[in-house]
Amino acid sequence: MGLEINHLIKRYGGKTVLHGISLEARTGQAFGLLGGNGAGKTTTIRSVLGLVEYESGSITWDGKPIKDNRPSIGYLPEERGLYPKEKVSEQLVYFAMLEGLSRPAAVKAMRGWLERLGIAEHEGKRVEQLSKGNQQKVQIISSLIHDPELVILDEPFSGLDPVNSDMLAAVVQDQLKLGKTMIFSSHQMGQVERFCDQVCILKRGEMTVSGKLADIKRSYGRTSLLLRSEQDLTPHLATFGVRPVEESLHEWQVKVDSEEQAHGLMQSMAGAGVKLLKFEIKEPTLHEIFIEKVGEGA
Ligand SMILES: Nc1ncnc2c1ncn2[C@@H]1O[C@H](COP(=O)(O)OP(=O)(O)OP(=O)(O)O)[C@@H](O)[C@H]1O
Repeated sequence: MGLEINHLIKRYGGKTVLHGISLEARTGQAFGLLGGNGAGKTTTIRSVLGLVEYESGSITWDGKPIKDNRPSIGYLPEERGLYPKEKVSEQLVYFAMLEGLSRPAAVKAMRGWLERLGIAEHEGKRVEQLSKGNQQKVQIISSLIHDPELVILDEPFSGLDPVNSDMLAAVVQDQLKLGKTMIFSSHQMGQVERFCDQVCILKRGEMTVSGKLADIKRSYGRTSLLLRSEQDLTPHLATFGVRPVEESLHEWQVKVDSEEQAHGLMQSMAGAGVKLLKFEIKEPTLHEIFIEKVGEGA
C-alpha cells in the first residue's frame, strides 16, 4: 500500500504537461521521481498535494482516492519557504502546530530535530542569520516535524556539504525504516541510487523509464566500462572508436556494445603499453541512463 498514481493527465491552457503518468510509491520505500527541467515532476507532486486540478487519472492513498483519504504529508518544496526574519524555533513550532501538534509536543519535536541535525545552538536565531546549509536543515525539519506518513522531498541535498549530506542520508534511512512512504525528486542521481528502489524518468511529461531500479539497470546489461589510469586514455579510446560518457581526472567511463568489445579494448591498450589501474565492466549508473533517456541538453 502507499501512494498510487494512475494515468494522470494534466494540461495548462492547451498544453498537455503530463501525458498519463502512473507510479506506485510503496510504504517503507523511496520512489525516485526524475526528469530534466520542465519534465513535469513538480506538477505531479502538486497534483498529489491537491494544489492543482488534473484533467483525468487517479491518485490514491492506501487504495482510496487521496482527496477522501489524505495522509499526513511532509513536503520539502524546491522553492524554499521559510520566513527569514522569524526565529527558527518559532517557525518550526508554528509549522508543527499547523499540522495538528499541541504546543508542548511541537516544542519537544522541534528540540529533538534541531539536536538530531546538529543545529540546536541556532534555536533562538532568526532564519536569515543561519548559513544556507543550516537554513536547508531547518526547512527539512519543517517537513518532518509532524511525523508525516508521506514524505515528499524535492532536492533535499541541495546546499549541504558532504558531512551534512550523510547526516540527512541517515535521517532518510530512518524515515524509511519507520515505514514512511517517500517521493524523492532530485537531479543528484547518486543520492537517488542510494535510497530509491523504484524510479521513473519523465521527459516532457511522458514516462521514458519506470520500474525497479535494479531491473532497469539489469535490462541494460553490463555495457558500461570504467577505466582508471594515470595516463591520458582519450587517444586510445578514440583509436578504438569509443567516446567517454563521463570523464574525470584519471577515470573514463565508456559505453560498450558488449563485454567482448570491452575485453578487446583492454587487450588493445595492453598491446599499446598503456598501464591501467582499474578496468571494470558494469551495469550503467542511473546518471548514464538518465543522460541516455533525457539527452545531454537536459
Ligand atoms: N502554472 C503553470 N502554468 C502554465 N504552465 C506551467 C505551470 N506550471 C508548470 N507549467 C509547465 O508545465 C511543464 C512541467 O513543469 P514542472 O514545473 O512540473 O517541471 P519540473 O520537472 O518540476 O521542472 P524543474 O526540474 O525545472 O523544476 C513545463 O512545461 C512548465 O512550463
